[in-house]
Amino acid sequence: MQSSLATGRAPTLGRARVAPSASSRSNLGAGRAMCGFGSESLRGSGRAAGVTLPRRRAATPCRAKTLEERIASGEFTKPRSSPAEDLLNGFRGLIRNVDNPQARGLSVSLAKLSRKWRNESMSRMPVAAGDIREIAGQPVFVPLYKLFLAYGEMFILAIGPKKFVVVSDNEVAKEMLLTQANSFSKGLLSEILDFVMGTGLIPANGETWKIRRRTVVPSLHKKYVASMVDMFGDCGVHGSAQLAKSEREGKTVEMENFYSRLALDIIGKAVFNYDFDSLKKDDPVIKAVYTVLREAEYRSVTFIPYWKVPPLRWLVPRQKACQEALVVVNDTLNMLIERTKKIVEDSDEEFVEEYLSGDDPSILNFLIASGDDVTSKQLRDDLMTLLIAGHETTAAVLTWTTYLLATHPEQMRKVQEEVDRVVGDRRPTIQDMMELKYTTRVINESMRLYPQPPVLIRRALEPVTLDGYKIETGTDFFISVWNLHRNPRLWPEPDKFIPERFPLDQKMPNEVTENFAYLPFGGGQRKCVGDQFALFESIITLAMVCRRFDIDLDPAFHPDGECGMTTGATIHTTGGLHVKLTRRAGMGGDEMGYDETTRSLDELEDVNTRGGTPEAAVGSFDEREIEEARDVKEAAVVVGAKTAGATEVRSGSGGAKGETPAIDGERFDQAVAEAEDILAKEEAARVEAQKAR
Ligand code: HEM
Repeated sequence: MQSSLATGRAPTLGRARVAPSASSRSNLGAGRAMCGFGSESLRGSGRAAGVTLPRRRAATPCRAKTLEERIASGEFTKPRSSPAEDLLNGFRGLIRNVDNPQARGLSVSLAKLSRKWRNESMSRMPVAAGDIREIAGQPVFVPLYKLFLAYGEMFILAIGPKKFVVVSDNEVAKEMLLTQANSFSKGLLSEILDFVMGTGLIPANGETWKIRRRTVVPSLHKKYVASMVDMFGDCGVHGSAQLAKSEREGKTVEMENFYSRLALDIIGKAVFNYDFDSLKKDDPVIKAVYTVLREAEYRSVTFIPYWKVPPLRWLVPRQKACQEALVVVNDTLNMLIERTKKIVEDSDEEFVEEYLSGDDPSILNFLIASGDDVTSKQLRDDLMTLLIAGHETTAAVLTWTTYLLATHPEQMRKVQEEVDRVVGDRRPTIQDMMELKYTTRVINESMRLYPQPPVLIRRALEPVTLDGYKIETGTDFFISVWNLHRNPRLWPEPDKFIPERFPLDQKMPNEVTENFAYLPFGGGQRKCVGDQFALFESIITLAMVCRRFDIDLDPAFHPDGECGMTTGATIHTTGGLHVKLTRRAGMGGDEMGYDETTRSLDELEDVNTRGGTPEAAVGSFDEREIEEARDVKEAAVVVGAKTAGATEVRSGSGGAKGETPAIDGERFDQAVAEAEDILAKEEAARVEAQKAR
């Protein structure tokens, strides 16, 4: 069901709703996504570079043309010139008809200057502009790929008043990440993530980043990563026991949820020695972590940052839930910081290079023991950054690798053969990592096809020249890793899953071996600090799951063998990765004899561990509450837009695409009045609820 704002009808923001059908539950927000650049089919890619079009659902009336048709019609292409050029050309126009040799000479000189400017300036860059604002609320990398095929490896994407340069050229990516890295900041990303990561490593810029990087990197030393291998094995056994139980009961397993919980348990132990135990239970801390994570993803794909308006932070249910969750998370982190300080104080271990506490080998222990003079706020920012960076990414890599193996039996067989030969029934060791070469190539290739994150964000801090273009200070960039990884100039058969493209007897692929055409962990000074940790974690987990089970997609959920994509910071599935597991003949091991306390995954409470639709994170799975929350969110968008000085609004998060007229003039005033009314009622309900407490 779409709101009036999304459909462009005269706005009625009231509460009357037709109860959604039960089947709509897993498709929250699907109607909106379908009308945008949203869900993408992974199969059936017969086009030049193998891109499939966004699927449409008959239930969603969507009159617009496909993106390809719109590109072909020239809708997005706008000739561009800078103000200086406009001035110069205007002056040339004035003197062009003056019959005087000096004027003619001047006109020729001005023409030359104009040509020179045009050749050098950003205005030479192709522009994709037009009514494509809903790109901001959809999986951005999908339309960016289509636009890249039409406009080339560097083009400007204009979304309303915002402009981004989209880079799909490996040499330019190298310039930005390596050669001229100091000229770029994280820009928009720092703004979006401020509420949760503050000045943690990912969003930090300038001096703060330098200092924190110098402090955090040494904590992930070789001895630390090696010590984590045993922990990965323990978690693998624990997780496999749950899979074994589900398999015995003949239940379908949703693997994205499974990997998300497994990765949360691992990163909690690794970063601050905290056992979330999320594969077994859901508690308020786990719920709070996921509420905050989903909010971070939601903000990165929402066009109007209405949460910047202070009262809305507490009025919109999802914002309220987020603020409350932040309190829980911060309290927990403060508690862990205090606990670790005590452990370090009581310990007589000396802080030496490659320090690793026997009692508590966590990163937090290292940071505190290093004696670094740092505020609790900075420590919390660092911990939150590592938690998010190390959790979502790895879970996504494991999810998509499992999808690829479930749909490529030949490659699955090769992985199983290798794991049987190298590891057999015992726990994987650090030495095994060198031997599990094919399994590693499978993960390398999976990260090429599904890079996490699919887009890197940067902002020019000063004028720079890239590929001959003079770039102005403040220009925002999307380095599309998705495009780089599927660029037909750089990769033969770019859309095919071919782990063998990275030969076993050669170095493992990375940004250097592939000349910045391959950036699963970024590159240059801001390269991922957890790359080796993440690779070992992924190899061990995958090996432990694949040695015990054959994996097939459940046709009830994936009738055509496909799995839709949606995105926040990483690529999520649209409805989960549902598989049937079959125990491999003769494959035993500790985990297969699970005990009575082992729970199947579907016995856990509903926590939105997956990303997906923005609406899903309102802190409830009740359809009515979600619908109401949507109303309040849309009301907040309207009031937020008005507060920000806007005089019109189109829609909250989707459905705009050309056919949605602006709500402006009197209709805007009416929408604002209605929105204020909804928010006032919401506030009254909040006060009542507080009193009742
Ligand atoms: C498969 C899993 C992972 C993937 C695909 C991944 C990917 C990336 C990428 C692409 C970047 C660069 C972002 C940019 O340049 O804008 C990055 C940065 C970062 N990653 Fe990872 N990462 C993974 C796991 C981890 C883990 C396990 C940790 C920590 C334990 C971690 C911590 C970080 C941090 C702190 C940064 C920021 C570095 C800086 O800006 O100095 N990552 N990651």
